[in-house]
Amino acid sequence: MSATVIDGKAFAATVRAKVAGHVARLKEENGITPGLAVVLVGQDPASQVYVRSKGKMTVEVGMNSYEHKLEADTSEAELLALIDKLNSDPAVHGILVQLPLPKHLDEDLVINAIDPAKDVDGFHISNVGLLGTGQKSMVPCTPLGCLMMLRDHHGSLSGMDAVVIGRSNIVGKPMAQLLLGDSCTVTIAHSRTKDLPDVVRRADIVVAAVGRPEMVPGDWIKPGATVIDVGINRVDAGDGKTRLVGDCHYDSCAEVAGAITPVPGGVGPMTIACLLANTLTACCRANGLAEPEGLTA
Ligand SMILES: Nc1nc2c(c(=O)[nH]1)N[C@@H](CN(C=O)c1ccc(C(=O)N[C@@H](CCC(=O)O)C(=O)O)cc1)CN2
Repeated sequence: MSATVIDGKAFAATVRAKVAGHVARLKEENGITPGLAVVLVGQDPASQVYVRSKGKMTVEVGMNSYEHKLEADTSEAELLALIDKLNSDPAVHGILVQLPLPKHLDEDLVINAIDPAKDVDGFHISNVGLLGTGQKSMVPCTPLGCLMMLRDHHGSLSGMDAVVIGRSNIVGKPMAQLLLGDSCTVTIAHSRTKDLPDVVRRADIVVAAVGRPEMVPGDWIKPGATVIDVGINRVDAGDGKTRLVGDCHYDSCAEVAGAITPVPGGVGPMTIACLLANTLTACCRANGLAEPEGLTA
């Protein structure tokens, strides 16, 4: 195995430590404590774990955490009323609605009801438009985490060929925008892309975000390329247990790549670290204060 392992768990810890330092200064110098409200609808087990983790880490960096757990049969009107309340609460600088929502709720409608300035997920249509036009926005946490790791590993990304596999609104599209913003030549590949292996083989940077276990084998990877694996797929481990794998076949990709993120312990932990970074950024903007350096795109 030759690739350098990009340790997302360790990197996320450094991001959270930076956030905690800024939060301490905000409290000390300005008497302000950033606040993050997380809304969970229903009892999806994975979502419950993520929300618990978000609340714990929010408190650990010194912010106020407000958790709203609603029943699975909560109506759209009830959820929108809560968002309205959080939008006008000055103690709340960031609002996140955990996804996926139960089927009877319209995700787009709910997300677009969040005040864009408090949309720490960066999913609101205004933030999508701002990012797409290169303006200051809230940036989706997972792609922001990927960008931070890539910048840390490479310094400048300018002129590099990047292939993003997956075109979701949450990861694929914003990731492509961010790479373009850092002057990469970007291809977005997806299920209908012709000659996908050849397209991927051209890339200096491969970001895999398709949600298909181990879809990308090592012989698709250009020697020395950087592989960022966004996939988190639970598969049968054969002994009645399960294990997590990414969208890339780790062992074969690590043989040829120059650097690779593992699953678990790669992109995943950066998602929550960047959520905290975004909450800090939203708080600074709301109070007309300078934004923390190195924690935004
Ligand atoms: N409103 C949002 N909903 C969801 C988002 C999001 O960014 N905003 N992303 C995912 C879930 N997610 C955070 O919400 C998330 C997923 C994974 C991890 C993580 O650290 N994963 C670990 C492995 C965890 C495990 O053992 O299962 C890892 O990769 O090392 C953090 C956050 C969907 N919903």
